Amino acid sequence: MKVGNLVGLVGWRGMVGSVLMDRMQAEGDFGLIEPMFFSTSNAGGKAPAQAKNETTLQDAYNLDALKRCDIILTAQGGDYTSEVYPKLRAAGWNGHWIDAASTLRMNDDAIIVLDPVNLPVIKNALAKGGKNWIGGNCTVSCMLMGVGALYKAGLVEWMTSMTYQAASGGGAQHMRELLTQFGTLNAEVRTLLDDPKSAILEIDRKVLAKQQNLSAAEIANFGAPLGGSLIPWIDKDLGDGSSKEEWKGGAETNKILGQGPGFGTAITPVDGFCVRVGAMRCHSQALTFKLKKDVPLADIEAMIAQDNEWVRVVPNTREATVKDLTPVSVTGTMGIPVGRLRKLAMGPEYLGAFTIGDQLLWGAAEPLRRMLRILLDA
Ligand SMILES: NC(=O)C1=CN([C@@H]2O[C@H](COP(=O)(O)OP(=O)(O)OC[C@H]3O[C@@H](n4cnc5c(N)ncnc54)[C@H](OP(=O)(O)O)[C@@H]3O)[C@@H](O)[C@H]2O)C=CC1
Ligand SMILES: N[C@@H](CC(=O)OP(=O)(O)O)C(=O)O
Repeated sequence: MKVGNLVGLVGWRGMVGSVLMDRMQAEGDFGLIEPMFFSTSNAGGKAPAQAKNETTLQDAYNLDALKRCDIILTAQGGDYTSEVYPKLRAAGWNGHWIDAASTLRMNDDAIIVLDPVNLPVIKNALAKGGKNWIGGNCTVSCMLMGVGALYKAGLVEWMTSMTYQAASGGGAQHMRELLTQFGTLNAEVRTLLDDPKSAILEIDRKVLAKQQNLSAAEIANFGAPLGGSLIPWIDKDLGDGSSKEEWKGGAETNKILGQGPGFGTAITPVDGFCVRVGAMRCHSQALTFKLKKDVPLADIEAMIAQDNEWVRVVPNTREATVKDLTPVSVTGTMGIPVGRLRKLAMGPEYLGAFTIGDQLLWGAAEPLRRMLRILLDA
C-alpha cells in the first residue's frame, strides 16, 4: 500500500536534525512531503521555512498531533523515543517511525537502515509490514559504507576496528568543550609560543600542568581532558571489560547485514577498541580483517571502489593519505575514503585498512533521509 506523505519532523533543529534538514533541502525531499514540524520546547512557535500548510510548531508530546502523521522522522534523542514511542504505538498509531536514536535499534521489529549496504534487508522487512527504521551507530555505518563490499562478498572471517572518534559523537556541547580546552591550553603558553627561542619542554610542562588541573566545568562533558589527549572509552561500561560502543560494532554490523541467530546464520566476529580523539565531526577507524581466503590486493581495491557511489579508494602512498585520508578533508562531504589498504605481516589473508566518515552525514542523518525516500517510493 502506498505510504502517505504527511511527515512529522522531531528534533529538526538539533545538531543531527540540522544536518538532516540541510540534506533534505539539497535533495529536494521537501517537494515530496507535507512536513509537520514538532518541538519539545516551543509548541505554537513558527515552523521553519520548509513548512507548507502546517506553519505552526506542534507539541512533540501531543499524541493526537503525532498520530496524524504517516511517517515520523526523529532526531530528538533516546529519551524522547523512550517517552513517546511506546505511548504512540499503544494509542494505535501504525505509521512508519524513522529514528536516529539507538533506543529501538536492537528490537526484533526494528531494522537498522543503511540502504547502500542492506537494501535487501530493508525491502524484505517492508514487504513483511515493517514499520520501525532506525539509524545505525555512526561508527558502524561509516565503516560499512567503506568496506561493506568485503562483507557482501562473504570474505570476512573476522574484523577488528580501532576507532578514532570525533567530539561531535557526544553532541554539540562536547564539540564546544574540546575547542574551549584547546583555547585554554593555547592561552597558557601563548607568550612562550610567540618566542621562537623558548624551550619546548617548558611549553610542554605548562600545557601538561594545565591539562591536569582543568576545572570540573572545563571537563564537564567528557569527564577528562580531551584537547591534546585522548579517551579510550566511549559510552557505557558493560561490566565485561568492553564499552557499549565496542559492543555495538559487532552487534549492529551483523544486524545490518542480516546475519546472526535471528536470521538463522552465524555471526561474523567484529570487535576492537573505541577511542575518543580531538577531531571535530569525522570518525576514523583502523581496520584489520582476517579474510576467508587470500584475495589479491588489486581485486580487493576494485571490489571496495565499485561498491557504492560514495566510497573511494585512496592510494596507499604518503602523499595521497595525508591529502585525502584525514578528518579535515572528509568533514562536510558525503565521501567515504578507504585507504592504507595493504596485506599485513601476519599472512596473505590479513588485510589492513583505514577509513573515515562524517559522523553527522553517513553516521547519522543520511541513512534516515534515504529511508524516508524509500518509504515514499514504495
Ligand atoms: N550527535 C551524534 O553524533 C549522534 C546523535 N544521534 C542521535 O540523535 C540525537 C540528537 O543528537 P543531537 O542532534 O546531537 O542533539 P542536540 O542536543 O543538538 O538536539 C536535540 C534537541 O535539543 C533541543 N535543543 C535545546 N537547545 C537547543 C539549541 N540551542 N539548539 C538546537 N537544539 C536545541 C532541540 O529540541 P526542541 O527543538 O524540541 O527544543 C533539539 O532537537 C541523540 O540523542 C542521538 O540519539 C545519532 C547519531 C549520532
Ligand atoms: N556513540 C557515538 C554517537 C552516537 O550517537 O552513537 P549511537 O547513535 O550509537 O548512540 C559517539 O559517541 O561517537
